[in-house]
Amino acid sequence: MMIQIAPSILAANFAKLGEEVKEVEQAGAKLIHIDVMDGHFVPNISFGSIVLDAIRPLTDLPLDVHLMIENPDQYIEQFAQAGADYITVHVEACRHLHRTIQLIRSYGIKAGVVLNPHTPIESIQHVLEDIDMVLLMTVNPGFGGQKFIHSVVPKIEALSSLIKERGLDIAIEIDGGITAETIVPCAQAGATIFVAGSAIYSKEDRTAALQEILAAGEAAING
Ligand SMILES: O=C(CO)[C@H](O)[C@H](O)COP(=O)(O)O
Ligand SMILES: [Fe+2]
Repeated sequence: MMIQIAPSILAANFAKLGEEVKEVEQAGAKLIHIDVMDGHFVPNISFGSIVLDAIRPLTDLPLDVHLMIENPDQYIEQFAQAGADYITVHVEACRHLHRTIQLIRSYGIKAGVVLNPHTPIESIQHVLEDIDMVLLMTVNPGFGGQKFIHSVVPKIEALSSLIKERGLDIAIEIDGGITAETIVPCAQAGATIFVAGSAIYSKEDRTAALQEILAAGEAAING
């Protein structure tokens, strides 16, 4: 099994975003995580698809778009055209989740669903056959730099068992408060993709920060 780190540009310096993306790519990032917030689904506003337009030509890494917005269906085409490789939508924001997943896949993009810390995995058991990724939030969405919520760890374990039981090929991604310490129980519980915003971009040496988190995750599963 392989651990993949997805730096979140939410914590990057927007005045030099291109360099910030290239730096983490060279440091060993496997995806670029893009946090889209609308000020309605979450109490914060970040940015829209024009940021993908700007960074898409600069990197070959998959762009992992985390939509924290109401009415995601209305914006999926825009993000698809801007070059998203993964689009994840919150189950709490989707009235017709299956339809939204089909819409994402109709553009040839990988589809994922996101669960807030309090949302049970039962809410997605009937769409598991239709998705490529589940993103479990380990903070309440809306802000970078928050504290990891440990009580989500048993949910990662339960989801990992469910995916195995059903013989599915679905990646588990974890988002919020990931550090070289908090990645350990999550990797042991079966997650393989880890978003890290402030733990990478707040450090002067991004390569060292990313490699430290990655090494901790790999050691957690390989011993
Ligand atoms: O979705 C998010 C917040 O809603 C971010 O991806 C997440 O918070 C990453 O930031 P950090 O690693 O600093 O917690
Ligand atoms: Fe995110």
